[in-house]
Amino acid sequence: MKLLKHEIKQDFGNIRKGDRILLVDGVSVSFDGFKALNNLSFSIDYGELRCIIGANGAGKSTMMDVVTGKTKPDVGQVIFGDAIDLLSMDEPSIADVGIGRKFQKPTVFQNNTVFENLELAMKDDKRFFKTIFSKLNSAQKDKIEHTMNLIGLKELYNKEAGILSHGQKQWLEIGMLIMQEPKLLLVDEPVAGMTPQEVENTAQILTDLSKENAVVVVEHDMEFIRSIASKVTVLHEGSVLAEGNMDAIQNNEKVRKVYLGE
Ligand SMILES: Nc1ncnc2c1ncn2[C@@H]1O[C@H](COP(=O)(O)OP(=O)(O)OP(=O)(O)O)[C@@H](O)[C@H]1O
Repeated sequence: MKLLKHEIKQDFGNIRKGDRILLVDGVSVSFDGFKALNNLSFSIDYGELRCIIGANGAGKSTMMDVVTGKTKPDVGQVIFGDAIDLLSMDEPSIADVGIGRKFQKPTVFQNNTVFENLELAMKDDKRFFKTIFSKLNSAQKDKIEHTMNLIGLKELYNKEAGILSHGQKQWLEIGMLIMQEPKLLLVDEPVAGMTPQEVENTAQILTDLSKENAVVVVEHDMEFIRSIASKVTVLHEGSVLAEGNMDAIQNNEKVRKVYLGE
């Protein structure tokens, strides 16, 4: 049964930190007989910042493709919130119920200001061709302001996105996702190409963001993952190899065997 939009909204009305927001259960994906995901199961809680790591080809991108509706698995289930069956929905509907994905390469509007980029990204905002700025109500302005604070770009609100640094563009794009009011954000390699200071700021932004959402970060940068200090899931050959905090992961025998050949 397809849920109506308002029913889906109600579903999240009472969600609290620690409630499960995503369940991936027994998911397998094959490409020409090769299993990119192999009976993959894990769950994410609301208010959590989860890091997903794994060697090249471990299945990280395929997992995100499944959650966002780009790839349909052979078997398994993917449930959002209590009961939203993501496998029965297409990509736009999945984005609409509250799952945002940030790809590696930032795609901000270069000739628009930071503020305008956030405004253009606002959920249900169809005013692209109307005068920007003049007709925002105070709730909308507050929302943009809140987002600019979160991503640390408030002082640059009237600067064109084209002049921002690589890191600032990444943050702006995260801000544009936030304007869509997601409940779950999937972020692909957010710190690739960033300066150490930008990496530090990104850890803070994602940590703050996870307090109001759930955030899943796929990343190779171990220093960054350590600095986030949250739960880590290690994927290997399409399944979960280990899960725990960074210390537990680094001392895990199976992980050491796979990564260090011990
Ligand atoms: N469309 C496809 N057709 C065939 N094989 C695919 C396809 N997409 C992914 N694969 C294979 O599935 C496996 C998992 O790929 P995936 O991109 O999910 O890994 P990953 O963990 O994201 O790797 P990376 O860190 O390199 O991005 C790889 O062996 C890949 O070659």
